[in-house]
Amino acid sequence: MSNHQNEMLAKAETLTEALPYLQRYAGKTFVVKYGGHAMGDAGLAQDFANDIVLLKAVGINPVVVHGGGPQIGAMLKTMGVESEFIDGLRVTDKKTAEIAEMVLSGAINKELVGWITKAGGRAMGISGKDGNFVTAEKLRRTAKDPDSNIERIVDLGFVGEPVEVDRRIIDTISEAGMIPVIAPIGNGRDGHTYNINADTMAGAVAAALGASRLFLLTDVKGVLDKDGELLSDLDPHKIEALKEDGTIKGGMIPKVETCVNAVHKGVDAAVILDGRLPHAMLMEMFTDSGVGTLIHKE
Ligand SMILES: Nc1ncnc2c1ncn2[C@@H]1O[C@H](COP(=O)(O)OP(=O)(O)O)[C@@H](O)[C@H]1O
Ligand SMILES: CC(=O)N[C@@H](CCC(=O)OP(=O)(O)O)C(=O)O
Repeated sequence: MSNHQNEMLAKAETLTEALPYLQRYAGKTFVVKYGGHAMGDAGLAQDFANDIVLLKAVGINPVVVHGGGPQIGAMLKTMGVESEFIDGLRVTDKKTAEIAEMVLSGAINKELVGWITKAGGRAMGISGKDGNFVTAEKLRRTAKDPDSNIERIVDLGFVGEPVEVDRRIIDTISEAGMIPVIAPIGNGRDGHTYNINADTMAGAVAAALGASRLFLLTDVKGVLDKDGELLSDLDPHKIEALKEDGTIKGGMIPKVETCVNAVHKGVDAAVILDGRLPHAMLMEMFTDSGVGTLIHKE
């Protein structure tokens, strides 16, 4: 048998094993956030798109929300615009918001739509602006001043938080047999464009849809402890302690906050997992212990 035939056979065996597990979720909604770091490898990105199309084919409603932080960073650098993060969120002035929208809604959104098309699916790429799908408000955030330890308001500029999600547009796309692919940009009531962290956007969409699963695909195995070991099971209480002692920091902060909010708002389970792992979502669904960090209520 040729290498290609062997590869096809291995794929068919994986799928045959996965099918009975997947079919149990027919009719359910899975919101999948695909992070900018996990997107680096074109082969893995195509595998990701193939898995999304497989979920749709077995009757699950996959809804994709994508990031693109590293890609926005690269574009800002080319254009000579400085960028800074506070607690995993990009401080966003007007120029940065314009560039973020161009990269997310333009380049990355359509690239993902292309991968899904190549995998045999039909995808509809939108941002929160389309059809007034997501209304955002300026995010109010406080952070501890490291010198005085006093909580202060931090101005992140045009960083938004979703305050209203109109699910009708997603339902319409899904019911038409298409896969919604969402860029994390929203319209403000004040008429401004808001840059929304992609994890936050995915959590808000999952809550509005009453999703059965929220998967956050990133570039680490999941939430790691101080020794770099995977924490496979966490609840809001344990997460607070890990944030407090500095184990969870940077880009992991919006992820865990999103998962905690989502499970409190009725999403059955939220999982942070490694998007670099081939078939990460499928592995999570058909192995008993899962492959990432599962976050559930206390
Ligand atoms: N306790 C932790 N466990 C795992 N990753 C962590 C932890 N604390 C901080 N991180 C950082 O969070 C990053 C993931 O967030 P981010 O870079 O925003 O990813 P993405 O682009 O997928 O959203 C990891 O690469 C890691 O550097
Ligand atoms: C406010 C904020 O931080 N917005 C993010 C949006 C993209 C994103 O979240 O991408 P990843 O998931 O790849 O990190 C940003 O500007 O980078």
